[in-house]
Amino acid sequence: MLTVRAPATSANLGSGFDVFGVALDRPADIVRVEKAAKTTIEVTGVGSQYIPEDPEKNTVGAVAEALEAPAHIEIDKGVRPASGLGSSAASAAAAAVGLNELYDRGYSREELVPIAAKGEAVVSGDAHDDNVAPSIMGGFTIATDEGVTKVDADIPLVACLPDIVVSTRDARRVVPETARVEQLVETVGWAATLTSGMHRNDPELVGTGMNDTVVTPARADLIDGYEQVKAAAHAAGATGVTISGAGPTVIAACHESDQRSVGTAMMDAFDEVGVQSRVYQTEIGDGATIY
Ligand SMILES: Nc1ncnc2c1ncn2[C@@H]1O[C@H](COP(=O)(O)OP(=O)(O)O)[C@@H](O)[C@H]1O
Ligand SMILES: N[C@@H](CCOP(=O)(O)O)C(=O)O
Repeated sequence: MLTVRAPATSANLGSGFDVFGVALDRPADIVRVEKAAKTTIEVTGVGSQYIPEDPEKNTVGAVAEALEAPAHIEIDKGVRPASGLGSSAASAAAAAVGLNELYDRGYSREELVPIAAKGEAVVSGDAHDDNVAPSIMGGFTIATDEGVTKVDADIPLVACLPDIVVSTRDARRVVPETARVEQLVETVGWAATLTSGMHRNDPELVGTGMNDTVVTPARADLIDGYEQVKAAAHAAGATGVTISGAGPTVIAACHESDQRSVGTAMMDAFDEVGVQSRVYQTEIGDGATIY
């Protein structure tokens, strides 16, 4: 039996819809894999009652099939499903890394990204790579059809997870089909600023780049209190605030000295609109680790 820890991730970061992602230092899924004649799945941990154990419906089942690596797979969920923290991706990433090792398939971490993304297609309808890439490779990742570019960045982050469920599949339905050319121009500017900030470990530049006028405004209505939480985080010192992945988690970048006050402000703002939440004071972390 082999054990893998794969971290939660925050995708998009505003300007990088379906492209940017970061591995978070915490929370994480722990996945154990053991060779078997056919794939079976057992799920425990946070939100496990909402996660199917049928290999056709669980992200790890699609990964086992793609790697032709049948196994008994035990998933201990640390990342709540439908959180915007790459919950389905964390399990898929762990399974891809674990089964590749168990069956000695010889794929590189980068080659495992599209394989793990097959799991994402099962739950959200699209094989988007932006969560599985950082969960497998760590750091800040830029995932495109040409492959994955990784930057080992060090930026303090605060992720505030409200007690609301937003499924990625539903949140993808509200994404506008078109954007104006001015929006394209501003998005390129913000994405370039954010990438530059990651290279320089600069929370101000990263925060400035966490901006978007296309996808995020269309999704904000799915999160009660989003605008209030964003304003409160900025007032407490956040350098940038946006929806994490498809939501409902709201993610903020900040200086380390402001992490605690930003977290408290976000939780209080959710509380004021009657929504309970929890805060992860975290940072950009490593990718999946085999024990
Ligand atoms: N291994 C898994 N871990 C988490 N969710 C899973 C898994 N396999 C299937 N799912 C399903 O995926 C959905 C959650 O995925 P998604 O909406 O993308 O949330 P998140 O934003 O947290 O990744 C739920 O319907 C859940 O039942
Ligand atoms: N780019 C995707 C990311 C979904 O992330 P998740 O953590 O909510 O699964 C999207 O925005 O739809």
